[in-house]
Amino acid sequence: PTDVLGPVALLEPTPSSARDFGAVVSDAPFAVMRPESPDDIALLLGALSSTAPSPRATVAAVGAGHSLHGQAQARDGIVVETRALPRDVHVVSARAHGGDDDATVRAYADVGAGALWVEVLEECLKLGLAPPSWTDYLYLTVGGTLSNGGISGQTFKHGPQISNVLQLEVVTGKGEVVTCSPTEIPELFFAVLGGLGQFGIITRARIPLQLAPPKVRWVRAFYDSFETFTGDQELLVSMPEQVDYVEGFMVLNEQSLHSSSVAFPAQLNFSPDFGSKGRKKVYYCIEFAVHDFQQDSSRADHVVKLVSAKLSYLRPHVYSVEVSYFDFLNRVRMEEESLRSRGLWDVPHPWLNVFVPKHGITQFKGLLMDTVSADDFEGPILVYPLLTDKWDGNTSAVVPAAPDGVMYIFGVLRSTDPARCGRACVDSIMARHRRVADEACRDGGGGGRGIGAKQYLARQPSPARWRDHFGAGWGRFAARKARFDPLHVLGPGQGIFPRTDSAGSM
Ligand SMILES: Cc1cc2nc3c(=O)[nH]c(=O)nc-3n(C[C@H](O)[C@H](O)[C@H](O)COP(=O)(O)OP(=O)(O)OC[C@H]3O[C@@H](n4cnc5c(N)ncnc54)[C@H](O)[C@@H]3O)c2cc1C
Repeated sequence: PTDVLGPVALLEPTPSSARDFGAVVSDAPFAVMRPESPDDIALLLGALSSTAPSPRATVAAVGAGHSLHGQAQARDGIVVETRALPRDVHVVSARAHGGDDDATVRAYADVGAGALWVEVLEECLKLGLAPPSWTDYLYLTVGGTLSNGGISGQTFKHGPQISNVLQLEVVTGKGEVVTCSPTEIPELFFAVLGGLGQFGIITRARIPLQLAPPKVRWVRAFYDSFETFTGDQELLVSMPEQVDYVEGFMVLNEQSLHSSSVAFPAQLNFSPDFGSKGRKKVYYCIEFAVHDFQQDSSRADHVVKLVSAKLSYLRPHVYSVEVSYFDFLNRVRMEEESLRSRGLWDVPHPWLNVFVPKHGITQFKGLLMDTVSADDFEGPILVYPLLTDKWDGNTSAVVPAAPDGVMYIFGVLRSTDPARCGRACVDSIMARHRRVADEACRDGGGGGRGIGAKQYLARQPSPARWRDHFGAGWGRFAARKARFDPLHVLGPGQGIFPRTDSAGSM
């Protein structure tokens, strides 16, 4: 390959080049690039997109490799490891420079796209600052989550991570290094956010920062009614002045109660009756958190008491702990360590993530529970509300139409133990997920019974299905592709646009 691509330095692939967290797809590239700068990537993409006869290779950026269905892989193509780019985090804060109290609006961090969010957090905390919007797990790259959305319990308040970006540096599919923002080449800026790696490789991002609380009051409350659980979640997201984080999950069995408690340092006196075969009972847990700036020692406590009093949980089952902000944001790391110790981290993960408009959540839960056996389910099923007006419609991310502005994320985050669930078992779980997603994503308009949900983080099975996924947004997505990556060099692992020889032909 180096002969054809001249000075572009390519390396032999390693087994990890064809692996991701999902561990269900394994497409080997023919070469790997570890770029030292955006210019290296520009050289590669420029060569592959030149009008002169160019090799038909495709290119996928890979960050932390935590995709689920081979989205960061490039069969017989080239994988660009963004972790090799400079990963410095440069914090600019008016407060740090001039004692201005208004640091919340003035501070930002310029970060390399291959940096992990945990690295960004560590640097920003040195100045008492932090990005407002997170993912649950921090060992993901900035470029990787910005190519999808980036959601967690702060999303109801601050929007997804893609709503919290001031500027990007991107190498387009044509090999141009471009700085873009909402006002500077906005078409590229918005295309790339939630853009599934289709338009360019993000090399740097400017992320706004806010004051970081030293501590967080973290609360869990239990329910046995889905309607009461979701009703209370919606109450919580209607109180952004008091509440800083809202999530929730289903409690299917003893194991899920235990594993979800690994990072939550409270003694739970909750021993629910999960029922017997045929009469299974499911419980639910709300998580919410209040930032504690520790200026007034009782404020956070007071807010937690006030808010909890409005909730209809199974009394007395509310538990509250105080942890450092870092430990709170990094809580999934403890779950990772626990799963690793049980040999359940590097295993296949047939996950299903779906955004469901509020009117369809009961129907969706029914569809889901038909495919889940509460006895042996391993992993969390997250359920929490998000507000669609916090998502910028200019980005490439796809969310459902939700007439009342509320949608839920259902995240079925399953680990399969190879000793009990081999390849055929994993395939059958994925087939069941496909059926649930197909049913849920059927158009909800025109009086039909469809819910009109949208999948998150999924690889659709064909280009035609991608068109269905984008719906009315497909024309814009395809036009952006034609502008920024006309030969379809980028992002082959998503399976949206087959590689072309010349612009316009497919
Ligand atoms: C344990 C775990 C927990 C998770 N928790 C959350 C969560 O709470 N919230 C949430 O929203 N998501 C969550 N995710 C999903 C996660 O956000 C995505 O899988 C994300 O893509 C992972 O980032 P990554 O760095 O591993 O990206 P990769 O898997 O390496 O890449 C993802 C996609 O983005 C493209 N890409 C990567 N880097 C760049 C770049 N610099 N420029 C352009 N394209 C790029 C790739 O080609 C690929 O298509 C979780 C995943 C795991 C495994």
